Amino acid sequence: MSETTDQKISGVEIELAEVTKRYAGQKTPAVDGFSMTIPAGETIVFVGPSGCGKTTTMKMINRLIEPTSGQITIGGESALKIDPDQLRRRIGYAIQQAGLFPHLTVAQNIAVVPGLLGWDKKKVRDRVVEMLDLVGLDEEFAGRFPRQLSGGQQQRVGVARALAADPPVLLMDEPFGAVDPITRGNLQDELLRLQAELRKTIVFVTHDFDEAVKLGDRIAVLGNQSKILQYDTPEAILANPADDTVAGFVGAGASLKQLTLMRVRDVELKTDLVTVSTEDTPADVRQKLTNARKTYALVLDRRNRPLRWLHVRELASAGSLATVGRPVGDTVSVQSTLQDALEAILTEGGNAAVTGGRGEYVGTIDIRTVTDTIQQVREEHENDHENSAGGAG
Ligand SMILES: Nc1ncnc2c1ncn2[C@@H]1O[C@H](COP(=O)(O)OP(=O)(O)OP(=O)(O)O)[C@@H](O)[C@H]1O
Repeated sequence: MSETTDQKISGVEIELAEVTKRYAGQKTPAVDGFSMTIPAGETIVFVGPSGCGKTTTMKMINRLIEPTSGQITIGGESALKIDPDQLRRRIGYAIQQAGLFPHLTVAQNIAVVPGLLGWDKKKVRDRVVEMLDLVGLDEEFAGRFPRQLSGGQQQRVGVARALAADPPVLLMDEPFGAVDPITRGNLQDELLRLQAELRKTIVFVTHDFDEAVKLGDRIAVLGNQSKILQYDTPEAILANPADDTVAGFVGAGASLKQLTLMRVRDVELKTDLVTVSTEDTPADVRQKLTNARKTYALVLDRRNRPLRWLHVRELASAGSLATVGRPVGDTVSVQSTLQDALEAILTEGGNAAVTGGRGEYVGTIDIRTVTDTIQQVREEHENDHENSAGGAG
């Protein structure tokens, strides 16, 4: 998800108008009158059941599959009028299992499109090094063959290869489908990091709705023949699925998924907690608690970082505030997701301390804030369907 709008966008808009694909010998079209505008610099994820036409729709964008009818424009230019080979050099393409050429080294794989574009050797070499670095691989990988890499490393090389010629558009067909869940999570994080920097137009196909929520600026939930069931932001789809089919696809736990999209900095923190310093005396603290009519205080260190939770009862036997109370177990930062915050709230027993950029205490967050926030997002999206662009295709 792109979080800033002032970043330089290197992607271009893609427009599909009434695009249809009929495979020879098939009674019904695989893709039937598909229309969608994909904004420049956004990541759009196609999700939908197996065989619904996701891959066919995507491959028509770079003409690995020729549309039977309809129009496709990329950056204002008709894709159907450009020579397909030329077109594909301008569109990065990454697929499941990376699809690397087994007989070429990592460097040679990354250099394929720059080579076809006639870049000179030095520029290609520099680009290979730059791309390896971009996807988090050491230069030593350059001379290895794909079989000498792990699945996750191959997938990284696949992304590096797709980006090598700096195309404005990137198509990714289940690129992380074949790796274990932890590697998959890491690759997703890296793609988010890359995209925050590059702002390409990315079309990403997946079966996995959670992956779509994590990566997509918008998600297109597709049904049979690539019918667009809903095309909207992850927040809006989670809050208000267009129909039962989409709701089924969103699956259980929509509220919990919603929490992964929101950050602590987006909600109002509680600031009525009594905070004290290790230098205060037990008598000072008792006075503060009485004045505020509270039973709990948070002890902060000299740099205002949360140290311990202190109950008024514990003051009676306390000599100083240096050791008394229960250590703060889990804090959240303003950058944390609400899901992380909820975890901390549950660990801490109802209330978690929130810290700012330098670990300093800035407030607390409680369960009530989390549930109210979800409620509010739901209400905001309640009447969304009439307004959601492209929903009707
Ligand atoms: N070359 C082909 N010839 C005939 N039919 C095809 C061809 N390729 C795909 N199809 C059919 O078109 C439909 C859409 O296939 P497509 O691969 O686009 O779906 P998908 O949503 O990407 O599926 P999956 O998630 O399983 O990869 C399917 O019914 C498939 O059987």
